[in-house]
Amino acid sequence: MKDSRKTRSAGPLTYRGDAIPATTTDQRLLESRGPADWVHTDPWRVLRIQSEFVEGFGLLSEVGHAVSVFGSARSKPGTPHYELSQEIGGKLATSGYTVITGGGPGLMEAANRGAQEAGGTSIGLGIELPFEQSLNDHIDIGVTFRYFFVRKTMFVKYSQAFVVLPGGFGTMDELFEAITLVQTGKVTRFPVVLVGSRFWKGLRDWIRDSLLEEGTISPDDPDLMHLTDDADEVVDIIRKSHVDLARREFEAGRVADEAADLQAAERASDS
Ligand SMILES: CC(C)=CCNc1ncnc2c1ncn2[C@@H]1O[C@H](COP(=O)(O)O)[C@@H](O)[C@H]1O
Repeated sequence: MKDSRKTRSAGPLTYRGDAIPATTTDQRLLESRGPADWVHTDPWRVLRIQSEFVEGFGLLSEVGHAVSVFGSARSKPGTPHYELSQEIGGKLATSGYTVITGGGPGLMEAANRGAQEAGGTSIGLGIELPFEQSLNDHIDIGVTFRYFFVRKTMFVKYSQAFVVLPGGFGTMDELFEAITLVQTGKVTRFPVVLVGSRFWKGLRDWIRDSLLEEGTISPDDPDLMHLTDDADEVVDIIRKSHVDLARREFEAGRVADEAADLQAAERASDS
């Protein structure tokens, strides 16, 4: 027999008769104001972290081939490293790569500027810092993260390569994060290119003379990093590795997208 009591649907739920709540879900959401200390608890932070991933993946997943460029936040326009970073940004852009940086000043700004001036796509993944700072003026698409580790995932997930110019602790952090991921096989697809042989010489020597000598890294590990002073060579190294990767994927039978990828990479390499 048909139930003649009053009925209320609330999403997938159905209430009848005395079970119908006094208020609707919307009413309770919009009208309730309780203690607010839960916004400073870890479960709430987890949701915020999740939303940063959603925002980042949503923004970057359709970007196409991209290269992340890292380097000092403190280098000034007109200095040799600034100009080199700008040139690299420009050459990457004309080779079809989107340029991603940390969105800040210095060598990040230089790479974004080079990419933008060359008509490419320039992306800045900024980070909330304790002092006032906005994204640099040469960014087409920008997002500012609260959490360093979420932002780092974006650099790795959406880049074809890492280019690392001279910098301080932030740059070293990014370099060693990338190298560790490559060394441990967590990422297999990208080269790490150090730019500035005078700057990096001490670190390269120390890696060979101390780490290798002490046996804390494997004999092949120093070769995980390429070293150059030349913007064209940066692009060449990245293209070659891109072609190699596409070929490996193709040979492994992952055909559909990779076939197009291989053709695109080979075209870029020939141009
Ligand atoms: C003037 C000043 C210190 C601004 C700091 N503003 C920043 N904005 C965005 N990313 C940053 C900033 N500082 C450090 N980073 C991150 O760390 C690297 C540079 O740090 P550093 O200057 O090498 O150690 C960059 O590649 C970037 O991803």
